[in-house]
This record gives sequence, C-alpha cells and structure tokens, in this order.
Amino acid sequence: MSDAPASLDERLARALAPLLDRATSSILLAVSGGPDSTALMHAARSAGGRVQVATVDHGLRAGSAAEAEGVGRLAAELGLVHTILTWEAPRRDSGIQAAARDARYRLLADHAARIGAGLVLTAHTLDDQAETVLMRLMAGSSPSGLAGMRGERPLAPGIRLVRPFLDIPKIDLVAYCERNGLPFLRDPSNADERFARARLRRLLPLLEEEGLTAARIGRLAARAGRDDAALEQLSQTVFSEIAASSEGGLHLDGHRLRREPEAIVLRVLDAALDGIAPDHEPPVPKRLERLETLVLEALLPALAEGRALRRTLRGVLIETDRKGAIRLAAAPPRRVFAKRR
Ligand SMILES: Nc1ncnc2c1ncn2[C@@H]1O[C@H](COP(=O)(O)OP(=O)(O)OP(=O)(O)O)[C@@H](O)[C@H]1O
Repeated sequence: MSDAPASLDERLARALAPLLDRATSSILLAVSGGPDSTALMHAARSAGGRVQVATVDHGLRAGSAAEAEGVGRLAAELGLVHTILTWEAPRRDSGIQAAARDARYRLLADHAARIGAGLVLTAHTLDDQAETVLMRLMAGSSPSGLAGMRGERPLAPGIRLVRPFLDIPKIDLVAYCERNGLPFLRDPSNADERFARARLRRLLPLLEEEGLTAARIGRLAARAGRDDAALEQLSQTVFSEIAASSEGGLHLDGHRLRREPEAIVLRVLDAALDGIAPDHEPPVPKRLERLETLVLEALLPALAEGRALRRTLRGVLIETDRKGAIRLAAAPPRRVFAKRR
C-alpha cells in the first residue's frame, strides 16, 4: 500500500479525468519506459481508463528492444494491451534525434488509427516544457513559440495529441514511480551533451538559483499561449471575412489582408495554406516562422505595389494579381523528366 500524499495522486487523476471522460474510443498512451510515461501508464490505469500502450523502438541503442519489452511486461502486469512499434533508423548521425521524433509521432498516429484511438497521450512534464521554451528563446522564436508545447494539438486527421502532465514537475513523477514500486528506465541520451537539450538541462539549476524556475517559465508559456490563442481567434475571424472558396482553391481579399497587423496576416495565410494542404507537422510556431520571408518580404510588398506574384509553398501555389486578389490552389505536380538513354 502506498503512502503517497493524496495531493499528487489527485493531481494526476484530475489531469487525466477529463480525457478519460471525453474519449469515445480507447486512448493510446505513448510510453518510453522513462519515469514520466511509466507514471502516466499507472495513473491512467488507476483512473480506470480504456487505454492501450505503445512503445516505439527506435533501434538507436543496443538494448532498446529489450527496454521496449520491459515496458510490455509492466503493461501486462497492469492488465494493459501493449504494442512495440519499430523504426528502421536511417544510417546517418546528423539530425537523428529530430528524425526519430518525427518517426515516433508518425508511428504513434498510424497505430492510433489502426486501433481506433482518437487521443494519443504523452507524459511531457513541466521540466520538458521549460526546456522547450528555453530552446525556442535561444532560437529567437515568436510569442507563439514561447507558448511552448501545447497541451493539445492535432496529430493526424481525427487524432489529437494530448499532454496532460505539462504542469507537473518531473521530480514528482519519479517520486510517484518510486512510491508505487514501478521500475523505470533512464535514457542515457537525456544526459548526452552532444545534444543541445541535454546541455540546457545542465544549465537549469543555475537559472533556478537566479529565480528562473521551471514553474516561472511554465507561467510565461501559459501567458504567451493565452495571447497566442487570442491572435489565433482574431485571425480566424479575419479569415472567414476575407476568404472565399473558388474552383479548386481559395481567394483572399488582399486589400483587406494588407491592412491587418503582420501577426494576423501570417496566421491568415497559414490558415489558407492549411485549408488547401493540411499540415499537422511541424508545430504552428515553426510554420509561422517559415512563412515570414514569403509574407513580409514578398507578399505584402507585392500587394502594396500592385505587382503580380507567383510562389509555391507547402505544395500550394500562391498568386496575386495587380488588383490585389490572392489566389491559392494546390500546386501542379512537379514535372519529372525521364532519363535520357
Ligand atoms: N520511444 C518512445 N515510445 C513511446 N513514447 C515515447 C517514446 N519516447 C518518448 N515518448 C513519449 O514522449 C514523451 C516525452 O519524451 P521524452 O523523450 O522527453 O521522455 P523520456 O525521457 O523518453 O521518458 P519519460 O518522459 O517517460 O520519463 C514521453 O513521456 C512519452 O510519452
């Protein structure tokens, strides 16, 4: 019998209850076997949720298959269905972490679709959130980026990714595992200083000494997220006022658009592109940053000067005419030239 202070168990249960109540089908838990996701698995099971578990074996470390099997054994002890999803890692070193992450979400989304789960839960914590915000700060991101990871976002058509533990410190989840006698893994790449995130993690205690705690960074993220949501809502209103669907595409009133603040213009264009070629990855802040060059350096000047413009982005052809109308349509497939013999 655990002597856990009720408050942590209650906080985990409170974080999970609305998701378990809302799910009309089973929920897929992404469990690496680290302390956070092991706690997620146990807490979701204790809350009586209709959940299944998946572990992605990235095959990047010796022993990763055995680790995934270890998660499977614990899941079985808890009476949960567990599946190992295997990734064939490409033979290269650079960008391997980002490639592994993309592959992980893709495999999880595909598996969720197979089992009919509409929600995929990960166990990202307050510490993960603080690291993400600091990484984005270093990259000179926008307020949308400083909002950090969203508690919820679309993962694939009909499937949402939810992070219920974003305001729970990792140390609490480690304590939860220890109190409940749950075995967990420590991922050595978390301490591998070849990776920027690991180097940043080493800095966090120093920043905390100066008062920049994970909780404060979390608060910054929540506030930036709140303001970003307001901008998003305004942009949706503008979008619905100035967009009209046309045969095979979309028309935007460029005169109206160019009178809006740049933050709104970027979001309206993102929504228009998304309407034609839905893009669930990368996250919205990155997408907005990638739109900046096109919007600020080409589209807005062309509208202001009454110039025609023709650009392709994210598989969408964007054209403006001299009268200030913007037309977006799926770009024609690239021509493939047959090799000469
Ligand atoms: N190999 C994996 N298989 C399934 N889910 C994963 C995997 N790696 C990460 N995740 C999910 O993404 C979340 C965040 O990943 P991250 O790499 O920060 O955590 P971790 O160090 O692997 O372990 P944990 O968060 O479980 O302590 C995990 O909590 C888990 O829900």
